[in-house]
Amino acid sequence: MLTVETRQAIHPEHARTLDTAGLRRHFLAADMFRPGEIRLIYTHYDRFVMGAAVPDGAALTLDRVEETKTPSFLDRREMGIVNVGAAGTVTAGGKTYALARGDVLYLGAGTGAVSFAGRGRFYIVSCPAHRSLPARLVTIADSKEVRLGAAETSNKRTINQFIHPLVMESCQLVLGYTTLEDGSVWNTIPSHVHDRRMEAYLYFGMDEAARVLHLMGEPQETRHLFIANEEGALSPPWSIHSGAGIGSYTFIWAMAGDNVDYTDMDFIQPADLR
Ligand SMILES: O=C(O)C(=O)C[C@H](O)C(=O)CO
Ligand SMILES: [Zn+2]
Repeated sequence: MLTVETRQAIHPEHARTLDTAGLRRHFLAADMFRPGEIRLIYTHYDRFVMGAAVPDGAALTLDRVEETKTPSFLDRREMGIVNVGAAGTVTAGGKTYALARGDVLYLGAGTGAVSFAGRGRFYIVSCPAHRSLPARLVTIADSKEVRLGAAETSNKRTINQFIHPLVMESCQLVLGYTTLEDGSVWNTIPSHVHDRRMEAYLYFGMDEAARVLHLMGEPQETRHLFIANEEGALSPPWSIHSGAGIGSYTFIWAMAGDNVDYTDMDFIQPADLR
């Protein structure tokens, strides 16, 4: 079963007027992981799609998606898949890839139908692509590791870059995940924006009762979302995206836009946030 929800791009002046329910309706990505289903959110931020496939021991196939009006979803798109569950497989372009928890699969434009099987919980992101690039399975050993933050500022964390120019080529997709050290709670502090690229976060590896207090909004007009395990946040180009966890967590960040330069960020120091 395939479900697709469309999210319109929201102007920052509109976002300022939203109450909690309105913010959650436009920016929270919830209820993507349902057993036996593929559930996607088609956004008008760089036509970025986020979602999940949970085959639950059977098989699920992603092929035609009405929203793109192309014979197959990946005809003019690239895709990143991260397994946040137990072992599973993805079959695409005539090959079957075994994905352990934390593995990332890149699929290029023109791949055709994509099938998910096993006990994996597959997080999916996709954006338009201007040319076809080869598929690649990227494990954590292949990723580029960056260590940031410090225990004194409660933001000591490891960033693993997977779909990133230093690891492999993509058209506009950039993807990786960030893991907080025990006792550190803050991600993406100092905060930043990047008007050239949108971003989406998926928080996972959390206790069911835990929450991340995710900060969003213009730097001088911030808002928050309380986010549960396997839920995410859409971050428009004008928005910060930072969070503090009540409990440990990892989050997948993925971006699409004008460049693939991870370091292209406009930082905002804590004293300048409102
Ligand atoms: O902890 C961090 O800092 C991040 O993971 C930042 C994200 O990767 C990001 O926002 C990239 O633009
Ligand atoms: Zn960012």
